[in-house]
Amino acid sequence: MPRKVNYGVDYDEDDYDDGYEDYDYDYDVQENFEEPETKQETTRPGVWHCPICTFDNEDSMSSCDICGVLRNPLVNTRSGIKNNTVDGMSKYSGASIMAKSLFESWQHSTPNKTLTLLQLTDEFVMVECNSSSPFKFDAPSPDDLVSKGLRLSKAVLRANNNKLSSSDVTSSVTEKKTAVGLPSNGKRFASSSALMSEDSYSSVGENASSPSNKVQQQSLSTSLNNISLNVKPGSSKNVNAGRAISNAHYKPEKWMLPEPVEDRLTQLNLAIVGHVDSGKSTLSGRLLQLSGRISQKEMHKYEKEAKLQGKGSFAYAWALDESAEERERGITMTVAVAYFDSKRYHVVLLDSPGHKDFVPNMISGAAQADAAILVIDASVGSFEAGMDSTGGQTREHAQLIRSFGADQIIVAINKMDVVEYSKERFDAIKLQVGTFLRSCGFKDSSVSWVPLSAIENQKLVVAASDSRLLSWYKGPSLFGAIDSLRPPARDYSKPLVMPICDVIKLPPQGLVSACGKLEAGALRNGSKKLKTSTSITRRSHGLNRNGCPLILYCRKNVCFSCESLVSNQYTYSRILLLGNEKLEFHIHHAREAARVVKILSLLDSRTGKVTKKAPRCLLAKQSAVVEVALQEAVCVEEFSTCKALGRVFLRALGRTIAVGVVTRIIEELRE
Ligand SMILES: Nc1nc2c(ncn2[C@@H]2O[C@H](COP(=O)(O)OP(=O)(O)OP(=O)(O)O)[C@@H](O)[C@H]2O)c(=O)[nH]1
Repeated sequence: MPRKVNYGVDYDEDDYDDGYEDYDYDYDVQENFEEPETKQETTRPGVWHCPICTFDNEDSMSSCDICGVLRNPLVNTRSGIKNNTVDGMSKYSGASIMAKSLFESWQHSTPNKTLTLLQLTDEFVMVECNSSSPFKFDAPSPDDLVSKGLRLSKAVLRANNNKLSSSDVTSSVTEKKTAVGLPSNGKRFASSSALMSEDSYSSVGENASSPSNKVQQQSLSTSLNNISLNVKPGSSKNVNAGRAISNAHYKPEKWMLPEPVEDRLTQLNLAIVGHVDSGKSTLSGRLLQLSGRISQKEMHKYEKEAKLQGKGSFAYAWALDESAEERERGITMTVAVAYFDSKRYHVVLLDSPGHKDFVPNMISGAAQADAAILVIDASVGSFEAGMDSTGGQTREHAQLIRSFGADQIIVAINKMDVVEYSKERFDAIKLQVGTFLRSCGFKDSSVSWVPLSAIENQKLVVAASDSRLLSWYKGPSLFGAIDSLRPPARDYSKPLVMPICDVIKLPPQGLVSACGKLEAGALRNGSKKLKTSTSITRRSHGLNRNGCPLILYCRKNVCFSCESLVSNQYTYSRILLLGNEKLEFHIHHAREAARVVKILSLLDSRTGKVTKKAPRCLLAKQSAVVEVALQEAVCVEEFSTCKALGRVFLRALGRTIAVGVVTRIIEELRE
């Protein structure tokens, strides 16, 4: 049965043999940027002079009439935040509930002092007040303040660098609401964790010679802008090398290396994404039914219950949408997880919410995906709404999925029954979506197209029975397309990395259960001292199936129990807050309030070369290297070191405004 949680599968080891290629990343970090010229706001009686566009504004104006730059909000950062009413933004701007809760606490908390450098690839306006306005810088330029902070924190870091060891890092466990469903008997917290093996952690600090220097340059060609940049991992070694995961010194133990087993199915995490009401849950329910995971009896029950509530058409969706609220509203709100077997795969189905309010939840599912089914509603008007550049989740979901590293996608053009199984409609949708997917970085060869109807069971498992579809579509069914996906790669040679998406407290036993996807390494019963961004777990328990102990390998979804979650290790804390735009920073399952504090350089979208240093603003579809400061610590790695912990998104006002990768962690100060 499907579960409203992001964990649960405990398949045995599988043989992943494919060189699942990720982004091609080729990035050259630009060092030693010239500090931008300081521009100060000047005032005359009755007017203030905009430092950015030089327009003379009336004294009563709080922002520049021409370029929109805010007047002096950063003179006192804390009060600036207050004056700009974080609450107000949340209330009136359409920011997500999560953003509201993040920002509500902001004004009371001490700013952190770590700066993070991101190379962002952006389909949307980078930071915007409306869809056409450029990034609004504060006046006077925040660059000065950032530089001051950077210099200051660099000095502090240099002073501390020698005397602090990584084990000095401490912080308290943070309780946080997570996006995915809460089991009735459990309590969840600390969704922003990543779990790493002790081996990997204890190597932190021993590699001052920066093994990352030896790491080959990696390539990443982003889906969003075909940008290609040269990366020199560890270029920030003065602040970073001591913290990087030492893969060079890591040697996996024998049990960590699985023996290939021929007849085992490979696990495939498959996210079902797409615009609201496109039929994702219905399709998922159908797949479960057709693969025998839902019995006739159960299906009959769903049909009866749905009919009783006047929602007969949602019967299949009810197999996934289990909560009363979801059923009442007829929408998915959290990621539902279900399993079925195809010929080649143990499929872990991640049915994502399509409503724009629940994109953060969708991101949690997308972070675990190896591949995705993008469900598109073929009916007139609905398809167009999904492709709308301002609020279409077809676009946003496709982009997010690609940015999380899934490079294979099946486009299921659903509800073909509504358009009379029209070939013309299918072709028109394929043309438009195909162009968009290409711009996201999906290769044509990694995209497959299936016209289908979930309701009428056309082209899901077997050949279509409706002659209107049969007459022109001879391609594979949805099951066939799933089996054509390349198996995901796994990497046992690296230390254990597992971003934790869910933690459930089991107070009577004094245990907690941690759930997530193993991104690298392996885990078994009794693995000791696993450390996370917010905790140490003492010893893992409960890895078994039917009473048999299990070893779990990377790319598995896993849930295990451990004795305790106590004080913190492995965190980047203290961040300097400067910018004034409030953003949500998403990384694996973590979300954190953030600000862009500096735009370091604009990049040519095709070549990745720096076209301008320290630009004043970013417009839609531009690519740039920016510095981002976070409100609270999250677990993060440079993309070149650990892809799973190095992919990030920025969201604001309920929209994804930028996607990118962490190229450098500028500063890490310890409390
Ligand atoms: N005609 C027709 N209707 C369909 C088809 N698939 C789904 N629907 C209907 O579309 C509506 C929405 O279906 P859901 O499965 O809840 O859509 P969803 O994408 O999961 O919705 P969210 O998760 O809230 O975004 C329901 O009324 C379904 O019966 C189809 O193939 N044909």
